[in-house]
Amino acid sequence: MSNIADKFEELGVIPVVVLNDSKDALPLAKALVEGGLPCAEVTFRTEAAEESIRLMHEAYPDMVLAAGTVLTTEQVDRAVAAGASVIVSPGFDPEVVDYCISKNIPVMPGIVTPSELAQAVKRGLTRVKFFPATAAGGIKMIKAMCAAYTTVRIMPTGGINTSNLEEFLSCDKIFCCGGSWMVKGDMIKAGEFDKIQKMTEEAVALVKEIRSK
Ligand SMILES: O=C[C@H](O)COP(=O)(O)O
Ligand SMILES: CC(=O)C(=O)O
Repeated sequence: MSNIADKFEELGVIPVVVLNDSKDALPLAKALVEGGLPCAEVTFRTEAAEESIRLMHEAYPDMVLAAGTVLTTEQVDRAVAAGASVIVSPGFDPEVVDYCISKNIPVMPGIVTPSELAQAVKRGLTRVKFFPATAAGGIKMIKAMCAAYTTVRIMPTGGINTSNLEEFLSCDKIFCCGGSWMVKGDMIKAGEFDKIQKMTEEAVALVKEIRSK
């Protein structure tokens, strides 16, 4: 897990993707890799997720691929077989988390309350997602919760974009942020992969600027 968490921290931003058609997987991966973010959270919100992860992993084996919106243990198995190296979920499902732990599969479950965070800490997890980040209290909530749970670091996701990235990334409790602003569905649908690459480059530059302060 620490390799993946370190890589996510180095990159700062993890694009959260919904792919409706696996034909978009390779142009998307190319745009992300060439834009400077060799990573993605491909959400199991669509049937295309598994095949998309497989195609991306085969073409770009160094890309760090998370499977997102993983809601069942069966999806865990499919995601890992396709090439995902970490399992992410919007909420804390003990069955999915315990399954991943029992199989030594890195997992970053979503939490939003101290009670859920306590469940993660009890299982020895040191990295969790905070979702939906801005709707659930944003940076104030993260700081307040992490004051009590000092062993975990957070990947906020939901409502993050270029206008509020700095307030999240400036907090040392946060190791990276998830966001979809550079991989929006309308751009993917329109085949605007140049635009995606440009927005990815801008995200990378913004992370660098924030971290240089
Ligand atoms: O459900 C949404 C994804 O987790 C990412 O959130 P976002 O579109 O607000 O960046
Ligand atoms: C939002 C999120 O974390 C997920 O769908 O996995």
